[in-house]
Amino acid sequence: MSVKHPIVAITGSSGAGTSTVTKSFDLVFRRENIKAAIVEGDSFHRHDRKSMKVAMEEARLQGNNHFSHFGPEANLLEELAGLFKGYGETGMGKVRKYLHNADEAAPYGQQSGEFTPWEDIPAGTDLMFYEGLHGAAVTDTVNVAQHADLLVGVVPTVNLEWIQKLHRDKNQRGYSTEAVVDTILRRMPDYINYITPQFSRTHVNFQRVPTVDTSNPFIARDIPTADESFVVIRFANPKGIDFPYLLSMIHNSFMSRPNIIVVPGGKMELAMQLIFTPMILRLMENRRRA
Ligand SMILES: Nc1ncnc2c1ncn2[C@@H]1O[C@H](COP(=O)(O)OP(=O)(O)OP(=O)(O)O)[C@@H](O)[C@H]1O
Ligand SMILES: O=C(CO)[C@H](O)[C@H](O)COP(=O)(O)O
Repeated sequence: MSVKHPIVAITGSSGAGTSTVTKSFDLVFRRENIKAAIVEGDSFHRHDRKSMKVAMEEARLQGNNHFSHFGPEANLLEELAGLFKGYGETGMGKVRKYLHNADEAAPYGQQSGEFTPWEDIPAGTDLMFYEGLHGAAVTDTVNVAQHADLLVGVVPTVNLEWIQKLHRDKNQRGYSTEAVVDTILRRMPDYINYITPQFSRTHVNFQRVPTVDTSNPFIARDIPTADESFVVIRFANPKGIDFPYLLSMIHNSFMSRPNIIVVPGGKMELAMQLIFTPMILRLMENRRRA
């Protein structure tokens, strides 16, 4: 936690929609003239794609078929916690990118599946913005979550998450359905042990719930659209949240619990703007006063 150099972390599984949610924050940052240091969670994988294959094979030979990108062994969680801590103290740190496909790799003259070199965060950023798998991670030895000032979980119902992952991995990353299903199966223990517990540490969770049949996600032809879904928004601490204002501004929204507002899927973007703009402005106001 840092008043002078605050950290916002968006956490979700692969395909949950964290990149999509990031666009909402971009809008807030642009409108409010806030300079954010962006951290892509996948850049804290321990291995590039080639060496991950080798590490998975080594694990398999030792009887572990569940070595995965969701677990602590395959990620630099200590370094991630170190970046959060260091940025909170100094506003500095080093970041890189994981290049998922040829389009992302081309501008760097690199291959898909490689990391770009580590680079300094530019001087003079107002906050750090993390988007990825482990923003609220806590293990026996590492605590990333403790350093974040605002933690947001993005968690569709699991069938929808798998549909989103299947579509994104097939259409943007060139994988087959079978390869994606294998990955989902391999990651399951790490998903339960390291991904889902994070959503009890987040300040706000966004859970997209479809209103169409997603009972067999592996044959779904399309991702349910925004209008074919609701979004359940849960606040860990509802004190200070102006629910009457949100209910009046977001048409057809309703409260399902004292700390939960449900909005039509098409209003998710509006809901994010209304909820996060005052929160980000408060972080900036505290920073100015520090
Ligand atoms: N609210 C939404 N409505 C409709 N489609 C969505 C929504 N959120 C995400 N999607 C779709 O789901 C897919 C996965 O979303 P996205 O790329 O944002 O996931 P991600 O969590 O960033 O994944 P990763 O961390 O693995 O990169 C994309 O095709 C995206 O268009
Ligand atoms: O999105 C992911 C995790 O968030 C990817 O699964 C991970 O980054 C590995 O990518 P690839 O299998 O394309 O090398």
